[in-house]
Order: sequence, then structure tokens, then C-alpha cells
Amino acid sequence: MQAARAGAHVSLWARNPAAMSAGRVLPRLPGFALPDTITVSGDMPRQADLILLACPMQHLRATARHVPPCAPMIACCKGMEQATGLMPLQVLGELFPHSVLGVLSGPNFAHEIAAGLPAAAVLASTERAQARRLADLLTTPSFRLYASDDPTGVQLGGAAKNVIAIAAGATMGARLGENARAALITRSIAELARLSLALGGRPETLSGLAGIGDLLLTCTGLASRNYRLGLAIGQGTPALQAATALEGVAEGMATAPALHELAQRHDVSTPVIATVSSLLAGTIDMAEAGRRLLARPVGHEFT
Ligand SMILES: NC(=O)c1ccc[n+]([C@@H]2O[C@H](COP(=O)([O-])OP(=O)(O)OC[C@H]3O[C@@H](n4cnc5c(N)ncnc54)[C@H](O)[C@@H]3O)[C@@H](O)[C@H]2O)c1
Ligand SMILES: O=P(O)(O)OC[C@H](O)CO
Repeated sequence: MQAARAGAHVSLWARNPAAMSAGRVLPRLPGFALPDTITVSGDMPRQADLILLACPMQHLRATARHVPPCAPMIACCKGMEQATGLMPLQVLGELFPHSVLGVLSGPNFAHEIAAGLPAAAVLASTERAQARRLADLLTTPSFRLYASDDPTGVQLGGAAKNVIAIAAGATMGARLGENARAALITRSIAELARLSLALGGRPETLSGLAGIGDLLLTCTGLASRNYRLGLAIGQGTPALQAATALEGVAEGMATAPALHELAQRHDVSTPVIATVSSLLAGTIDMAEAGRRLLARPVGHEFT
């Protein structure tokens, strides 16, 4: 929608073109219809000036294999590939080592973007000038893009907010209170800043739209699938059952164990991510999750 609003002719490759054309893809935006400038098809276009990949993370590799590497590619998914522990641009980098790659992330509920409500996001690519060029291409009066040359930090923020939103939802579902949720979100940002540094990203990226921005949205907004999954878990529904009942994908389910493993590999302490990972695996319950986080030894806020 934003590319069309920016003046591009958009070809949308869909698994179910009929449902997409009929607007049955955004239940939170009843009556939604794609504009005429967007062509929907079940056939992959062979030419483009820019390619946006917007599928769930666990399907990115299989989806991208169909894409001709004829233009810069932007990953719009937020998460980690569970089988490999890779972030979106690492997956695309394996498949398209010679393509220009970027990632789009930030506080962006799809139904609000489709409705044309104002929003902002960050577009990251390893090359500063490239990031700026891609951000310029997709910016519209209602969708403001900022460029970043820290794709590691941006992808980490996008992946991790799914996990933290589950924790925030579980906190509220278990009626642990808004103080607990605020503390959890804030300490999560400290975890992510440490992890970003260890991965070669910049800690300050986590203070931006792809970090705090998306956490603010998904740790408080009922439209977040990850938050709703957490709510159900906090109310006592087993994680797998809650994920199956959810409409759409909660990326945090597959990303939590991958992120925890990544942090362990880099010897970074991430207590919130570790606790969510155990909660989702069913090896601990909510009571034990709360105990684990509160029983940690007292330390300095910033070490
Ligand atoms: N929906 C949003 O508001 C939003 C906003 C920003 C970013 N994202 C990110 O975009 C990505 C896609 O999210 P979404 O909301 O469009 O997904 P979705 O929840 O609409 O996916 C719907 C379902 O389709 C299946 N599916 C989708 N693509 C598939 C494929 N290629 N092969 C097989 N099955 C497939 C999924 O398993 C899922 O059950 C995610 O990484 C998400 O974090 C979503
Ligand atoms: O519904 P969620 O939790 O996947 O969140 C959607 C977007 O990522 C919000 O920025």
C-alpha cells in the first residue's frame, strides 16, 4: 500500500490471490480493498525496481526462492529462522549474495498502515547511502521512514519485540500489574542493547523505532498477536494451544528459542528472553517465570 501511495505500480505475488483481491486479508479493517494501482497475481513477476518480502519468518527462505534477484530486496518480516537461528537478511544473503538487501521494521500494525494512518519506521541496509535511497523511495506523507546503517540492531529489535510482547501479555494475563509490565519492558531493552553490541550492532538502535518504538506498540496494543498470545498464556492456556487458536502468526513462538540460543552462544545474559523461551516450551509455569525474574541477585541498573 505504501509503495502504491509513493507512486509505484505494485505487483503483489500472493498465495491466495482471490482472497487478497477481495480484501479478506485484514480482518481488523472491514471493507478494506486494494487500490487499482496494485495488481494481484499467483504468478511471480519477472521484473521489478524494488522487491518487498512480507511473509512470516519461517516461510521467508521458501518464499524467497521463487523471487528473481532482479532488484534490491527489502525484508519486512520480524523474527528468526528457527532451524538456523538466522535473521532475515542473513537468510536472504545466503540466497542472493550479490543483491542489495534492506530490512524494514518499526511500530507498524498492518491495518493502520493500510488505512493510511500516520506511522514511522526504519529502513536499514549495510550501506548508508543505499538505506537513505530506499527510505526515500518508500516515504509518503503518512508513512515516514528513517534510514539506518545498522541492520543487525534493527533486525534484533524486530525479532525480539515479538518475544517481549509475549512476556508483557503474560504479565497482564496473569494480573501481575502494570508496574511489572513497565519494569519488564525496560529491563528487556537493557538485554537487547547488550545483545546488539555482542552481535556487532549498535545499542542505541534499540532506543529507536525498531526497538522501543515497536515494544511500546506491541507490549500494550491488543492488536498485537504476540501480546494476545502472551495474555492467553498468562491466563493459563498452554502455549501451543494458545498459538494454534490465534488468528495469524505470532513470530515470538519460533523466535524465542532461537534468540535465547543466540544469546547463549554469545555469552550474553538475557533473563527475560530465557524465561519466555522456557514458558513457551512448557518447562516452567507463570509462577516459576515470575520467581525466576524476581529472584535474580540485586545489581547496578547499568553495568
Ligand atoms: N501484520 C502486521 O501488522 C505486521 C506488521 C509489520 C510486520 N509484520 C511482519 O510481517 C511478517 C508477515 O506477517 P503477516 O501478518 O503478514 O502474516 P500472517 O499472520 O498474515 O500469516 C498468515 C498465515 O499464513 C501462513 N503463511 C503466510 N505466508 C506463507 C507462506 N509463504 N508459506 C506458507 N504459509 C504461509 C502463516 O503460517 C500464517 O498461518 C511477520 O514477520 C510479521 O512480524 C506484520
Ligand atoms: O501482531 P504482531 O505482534 O506480530 O505485531 C505486528 C507488528 O510487528 C507491529 O509492529
